[in-house]
Amino acid sequence: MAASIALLDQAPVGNSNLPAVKICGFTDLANLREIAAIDGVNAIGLNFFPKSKRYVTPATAREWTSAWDRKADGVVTVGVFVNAEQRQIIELFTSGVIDVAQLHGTESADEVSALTARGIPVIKAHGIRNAADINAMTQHPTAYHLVDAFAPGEWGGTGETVDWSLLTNWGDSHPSHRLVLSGGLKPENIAEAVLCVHPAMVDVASGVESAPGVKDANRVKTFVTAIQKAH
Ligand SMILES: O=C(O)c1ccccc1N[C@@H]1O[C@H](COP(=O)(O)O)[C@@H](O)[C@H]1O
Repeated sequence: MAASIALLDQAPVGNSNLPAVKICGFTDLANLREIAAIDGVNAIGLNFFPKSKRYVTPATAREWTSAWDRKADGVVTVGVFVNAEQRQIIELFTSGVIDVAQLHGTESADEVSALTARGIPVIKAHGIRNAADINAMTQHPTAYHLVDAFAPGEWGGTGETVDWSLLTNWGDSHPSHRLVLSGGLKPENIAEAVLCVHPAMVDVASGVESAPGVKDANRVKTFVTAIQKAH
């Protein structure tokens, strides 16, 4: 089974294409459903890192999956992990709780390969400091790379931005890879970020929240509209 992400494969890189939108980190099912139903939201992130302010237990995520028809909303679910045990990721994928694994820790190339060999699509996240970090991304055996700000002692969800100018035209020079832009994105800066980087997907956690793990529907709508207007 190919470990591909149709949503991103169908979002060709290029200046005239809208990126897909992922909203990440929910602590309440009603809030998740409200956001998943917004036009222009393509992916929902469930955070399985126990130290995150946006943590959801696998048991709760399983209950949500039974109560919510993500296909009806036309979204995919992405599990966010930091150095998690492979068996946890595999179990959440095979039981249909997640469609994609997003790895935010120090997971090795071998660990990425072990998941993709089982048909699990993997987005590997990278904390970016400089051009060398960007050049190293494609050493990981997946076509999907997420850039986040490098924050010592943190793994993500910090609200810090990446230096977008380091990523200009990255997609054009890596046609068989897909870039997911994250880190400090919000309605106020998303248009500039998208016009600079032209990512296949943008991913936001803190920038559309009223409190950690609680997404503000108005901020999400403004975020989506800003992307559409930027094109
Ligand atoms: O959101 C978190 O708490 C988190 C914790 C550990 C790893 C990743 C996490 N979230 C991811 O972080 C980035 C950026 O978030 P933000 O928009 O800057 O708040 C994003 O990819 C989230 O999926």
